[in-house]
Amino acid sequence: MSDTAGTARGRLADARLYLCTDARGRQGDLAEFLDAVLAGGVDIVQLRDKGLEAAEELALLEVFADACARHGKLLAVNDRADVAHAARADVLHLGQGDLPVPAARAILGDDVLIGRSTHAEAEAAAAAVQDGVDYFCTGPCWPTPTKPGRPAPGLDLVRYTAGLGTDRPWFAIGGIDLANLDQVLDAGARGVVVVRAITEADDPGAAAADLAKRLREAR
Ligand SMILES: Cc1ncc(COP(=O)(O)OP(=O)(O)O)c(N)n1
Ligand SMILES: Cc1ncsc1CCOP(=O)(O)O
Ligand SMILES: [Mg+2]
Repeated sequence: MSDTAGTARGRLADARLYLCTDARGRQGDLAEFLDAVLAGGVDIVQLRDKGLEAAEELALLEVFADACARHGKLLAVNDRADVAHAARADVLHLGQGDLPVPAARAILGDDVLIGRSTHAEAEAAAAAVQDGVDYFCTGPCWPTPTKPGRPAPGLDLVRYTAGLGTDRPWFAIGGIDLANLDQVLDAGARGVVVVRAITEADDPGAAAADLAKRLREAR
């Protein structure tokens, strides 16, 4: 057994399905949604709701943290190291324009996992070796209304990243759903980040289960 088995880093190494979701406003019960998708097979869930005030985000993160604890899954915070610290999150995700990784590490210490967005070959190659980075994401694979204005490097960047042969966990992101998942896997990804494929599904729990099953079969 590896010395990270059962730890947050061990669970990250095993993670295949990463969900970013907003707070779902009035679309039903948030805890019920989280229970369904985590039971379905989501390994990491991030609250990504850019309009929230910090206090509101922290309050919502209590609902996320309770759900993650019930299911033994990882809780991720987007953008803000202070909020990740206050929420006792497992993971902080940083984009290229967010807080630099060393600054986030100075706030969070070594135990919180830090992820990084990459959109180009040089960024992916750097994230694969940069100190303090635990995982990174590459994309968008396809243009997506969830990240308007972000050009899509497409599956070429997934193929490039797979070719790096890094041991560091990485995920493909952007426009991924069950219908195109095989293309992403064929390009070399083993893990994916999704938003709409789960949040906009009629049955989010079933959508998570279908994606998770396909990802586990592809191992
Ligand atoms: C897991 C994960 N991957 C990528 C992103 C995008 O981060 P970023 O580029 O900083 O864009 P915003 O999400 O902050 O708009 C993410 N949040 N999570
Ligand atoms: C946050 C983010 N960063 C790159 S693509 C993306 C959004 C992905 O959303 P969807 O899965 O709905 O296309
Ligand atoms: Mg960001």
